[in-house]
Order: sequence, then structure tokens, then C-alpha cells
Amino acid sequence: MRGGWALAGYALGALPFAAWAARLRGADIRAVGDGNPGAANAWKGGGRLAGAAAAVADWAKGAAPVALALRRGTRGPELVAAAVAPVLGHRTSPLLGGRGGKGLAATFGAWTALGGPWSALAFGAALALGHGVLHLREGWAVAAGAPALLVAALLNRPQRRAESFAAWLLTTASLAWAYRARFGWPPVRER
Ligand SMILES: O=P(O)(O)OC[C@H](O)CO
Repeated sequence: MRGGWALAGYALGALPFAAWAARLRGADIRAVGDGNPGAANAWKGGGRLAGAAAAVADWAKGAAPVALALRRGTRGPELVAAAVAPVLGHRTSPLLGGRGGKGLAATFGAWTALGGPWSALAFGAALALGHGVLHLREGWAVAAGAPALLVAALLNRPQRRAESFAAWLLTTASLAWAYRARFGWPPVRER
């Protein structure tokens, strides 16, 4: 069905696993840290197990629609939709009143399947380098990691060049918007 991957991906992405994991451990994720319903706050509010479970579940909900779409031979705009929809579902989850999370874990999941594991690893390494080693503010670290993700995906899965480029534009725009309050000047944090 045309639009099926977009609908299924959005519905899966909208499942707020981090909020549920925190709640299972008695925490309200909105009251933890910056209130983002993501794995980091599930970890802070609900402990390591809740955080790890949320990270895996949020990653998987990004990866699963793309992996299934690829297995069915889906290409073109439908494949792009399968990659982007879970991220948007997480960002705007109706189960959280439209105020979902930033979509970082779901983005990692979608790219693990679309660009191959190396693209997600390249993104993760660039984020760790930018934020952890070079002390870039979160927004800048995400922006600096995005080109690494695209280059790794194009090298890794050259046969999906058009889909990767389209999905990259959309997931990067989504992350840039989600992290818009985390840019700030200068790009490097004061220590
Ligand atoms: O972008 P989310 O919503 O997957 O959550 C972000 C993580 O908790 C890391 O800050």
C-alpha cells in the first residue's frame, strides 16, 4: 500500500518507550533533566536498566521499518518514508500530547538499517568526538556529525545514494530543529 511504510513507521516511532521505561521505575520523565522523553532521561530517572532498555527500543523502532521495507524490496520515496517516519513519530508522538523527544536514538536506528551499521557508527564516533573530546555544544556536535553520517552511508550503501541523500536532508533537518536550543555561541562550551 502506498504510504504504508510512512504510517507504520510513524505509529512505531510514536511509542514512547523511554517515558514508559521511566514510569515502570516510578519516575516521571518530564521531571527528569531537561524533560526530554529519551533514553538519557530514562537512565537518569529510572536507572541503568530503564535507560538501556529505552535506548535499545528507541533505536529498534527506527531500524525496524527500514529493515522490513528493504526486505520487501522497497526503494525510492517509500524507503525514505520508512526511514524518516519513525523519527517524526518519536518527535511528535500523540501519546505524549505531540511533545515527543529529539529523535536521536530513532535516527541512529533508521541509519543503521538504511546506511548500514558503519554509518551509524561514524555518526556516533563524530558525536562522541565533537561533544566529548572537543567539547562542542550538543547542537554543534550533532551538526558536525551529520556529514560523517552521510559520507559513511554513501560509501557503505552506494546503491541507495538517492534515498540516503533525501533521508539525510530530512533527518538532519529534524535533528537541527530538535536541538535548536542547544546551539549557542561560541560553539565550544566554556569549561
Ligand atoms: O533524541 P531522543 O529523544 O532519542 O533522546 C536523546 C537521548 O536521550 C540523548 O540525549
